[in-house]
Amino acid sequence: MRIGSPEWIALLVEGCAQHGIAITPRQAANMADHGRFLSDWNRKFNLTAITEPRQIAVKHFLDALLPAPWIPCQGPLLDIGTGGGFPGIPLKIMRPEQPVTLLDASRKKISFLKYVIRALGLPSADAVQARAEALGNHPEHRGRYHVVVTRAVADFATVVRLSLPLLAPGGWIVLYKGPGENPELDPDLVKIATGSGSRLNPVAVHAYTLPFTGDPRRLVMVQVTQQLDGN
Ligand SMILES: C[S@@+](CC[C@H](N)C(=O)[O-])C[C@H]1O[C@@H](n2cnc3c(N)ncnc32)[C@H](O)[C@@H]1O
Repeated sequence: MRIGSPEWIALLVEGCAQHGIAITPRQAANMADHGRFLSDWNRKFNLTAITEPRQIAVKHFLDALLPAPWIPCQGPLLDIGTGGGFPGIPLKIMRPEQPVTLLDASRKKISFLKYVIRALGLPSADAVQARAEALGNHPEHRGRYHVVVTRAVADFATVVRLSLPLLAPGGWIVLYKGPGENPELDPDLVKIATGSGSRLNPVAVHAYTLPFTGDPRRLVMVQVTQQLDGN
């Protein structure tokens, strides 16, 4: 199977349809382009460990897309540690109206993502090379985002700590997580990590299953209820 072939597109469309999500032919073509660019660039730069076309469709694109109905679509969204653009690029393709910023510490990944944004003509999308720790002190980014998403970057408490300075009051922290027990989700640990339990609404967890593989996944969501000191 080739990325962008009719079979590959059918995986995306059917996988999404199983979860009640409709993708237009244009959106599917954009995802095929992103997938092809990822595969091409991966030959020179190490952008992702997932290289097989079917795995790219299921473990990158469908995994990014299926939880989308739970993720707020209003206000600026920041993808911390986006790597090859997951979940940020597929979310952006589905949500042309929502401003999306892709953040990664790696220069080569951000060069790749700038290329993808330009080639796909994605409106109100940006790729920024920085560490999240540094971005939290930047006046352009501090307190700006309504949603922070992140997948496979750090443990829950670390993501909360990195996200708080970047979020506006009422904003959301959204983590894509794999299966298994999760002691990191202990509210006491979050309290210790952030220095304040009162800023955060209780953790909500949505479970979903990847089509075709049956792999279990969870989306962990926390809402920030109180403005950060000094914002
Ligand atoms: C395992 S990859 C995950 C990439 C992508 N989110 C995915 O799920 O395919 C982790 C990425 O996070 C980036 N990263 C790790 N810590 C970071 C930080 N503090 N600030 C910005 N990027 C970070 C790394 O450069 C790497 O590209």
